[in-house]
Amino acid sequence: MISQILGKVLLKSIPEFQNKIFSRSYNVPRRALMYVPGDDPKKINKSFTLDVDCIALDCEDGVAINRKVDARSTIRLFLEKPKPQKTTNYDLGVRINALDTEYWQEDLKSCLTAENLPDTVLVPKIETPETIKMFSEEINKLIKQDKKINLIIYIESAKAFINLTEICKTAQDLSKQGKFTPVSLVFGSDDFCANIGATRTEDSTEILYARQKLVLTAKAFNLQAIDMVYIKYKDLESLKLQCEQGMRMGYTGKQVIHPSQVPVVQQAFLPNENQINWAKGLLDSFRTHQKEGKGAFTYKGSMIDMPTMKQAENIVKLAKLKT
Ligand SMILES: CC(C)(COP(=O)(O)OP(=O)(O)OC[C@H]1O[C@@H](n2cnc3c(N)ncnc32)[C@H](O)[C@@H]1OP(=O)(O)O)[C@@H](O)C(=O)NCCC(=O)NCCSC(=O)C[C@](C)(O)C(=O)O
Ligand SMILES: [Mg+2]
Repeated sequence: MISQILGKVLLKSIPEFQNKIFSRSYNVPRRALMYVPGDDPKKINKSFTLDVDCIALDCEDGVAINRKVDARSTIRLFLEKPKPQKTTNYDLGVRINALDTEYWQEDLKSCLTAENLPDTVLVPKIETPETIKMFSEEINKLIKQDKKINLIIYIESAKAFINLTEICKTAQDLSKQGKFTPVSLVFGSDDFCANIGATRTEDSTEILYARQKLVLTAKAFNLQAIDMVYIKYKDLESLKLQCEQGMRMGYTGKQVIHPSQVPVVQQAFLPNENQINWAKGLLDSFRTHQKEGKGAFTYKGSMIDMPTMKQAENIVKLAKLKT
């Protein structure tokens, strides 16, 4: 009897779980986050023709030092025009230069005072909570409209990993009253390797701890986790394997540098038919067993309880992006 009552209570709380797991940030898919050098109008125009979840017009490392001003002004010209419409919705962002450079304030001012705000600002090389405070103060001064933009935080150094929890907590706290909403953490693996002096290998074991720590922390703060760049952009087979590895670890998307990588990544970050059928079957079975007051049960030979149910919910939610 008691177990039946408990079962009903748990069943009622399923939507609550859904809300917790799929916060607003999860509703905007960021499977592929594609960099487009901000000083190259041809590539920017090309990006608007691609079916890509997320475009990052770059002022940072994809742009030569002597082209920083060109990148800023080219991006500004694009933001003066309405956001180009595509058949599917997409996120248009600007990656500014890091906050320890002479460029970042002008980058931010230039894109946030344009006729149309970008959806997202991507901030590289965040290392401390103080950097988030600096960003927050600046953005609150610049955005006059009653609007918030998304913030994507880059974690790319040993110091950043040591401070990761405090960085996320500060971003979350300051966003409550501020003009931004933190939505994702990005693993900047190339800068990270340079920072710690790691030598790259094909299976990336040398950065496994950091790669896992980023997912773990992102999920603790209900943020998306965006995996490392695969720089051998002509090798699509290895890219696919690295995507699948990242997805199994809990990453929700991956950074991309070339158009040919986009479909591979976006496909890889969707569940396949077998996974969807498994998840739907499990959720049906879960509901039936809850009504009967059984918290744990067997499905396709495995013990299922609430955590596995939540994983199945993740899969079904992602599958809805398949159109
Ligand atoms: C590798 C490159 C030079 C080869 O560029 P290409 O023009 O030689 O290549 P292609 O194969 O000839 O290009 C085919 C077509 O695609 C276009 N195209 C090609 N790439 C892009 C692009 N990104 N966006 C939009 N369009 C693109 C290109 O313009 C051409 O268009 P067309 O057929 O109409 O003539 C080029 O792909 C590129 O510039 N990619 C972006 C590089 C970049 O932004 N790097 C920095 C990001 S990674 C990073 O920062 C690290 C991180 C996170 O911080 C950390 O781990 O620490
Ligand atoms: Mg970087």
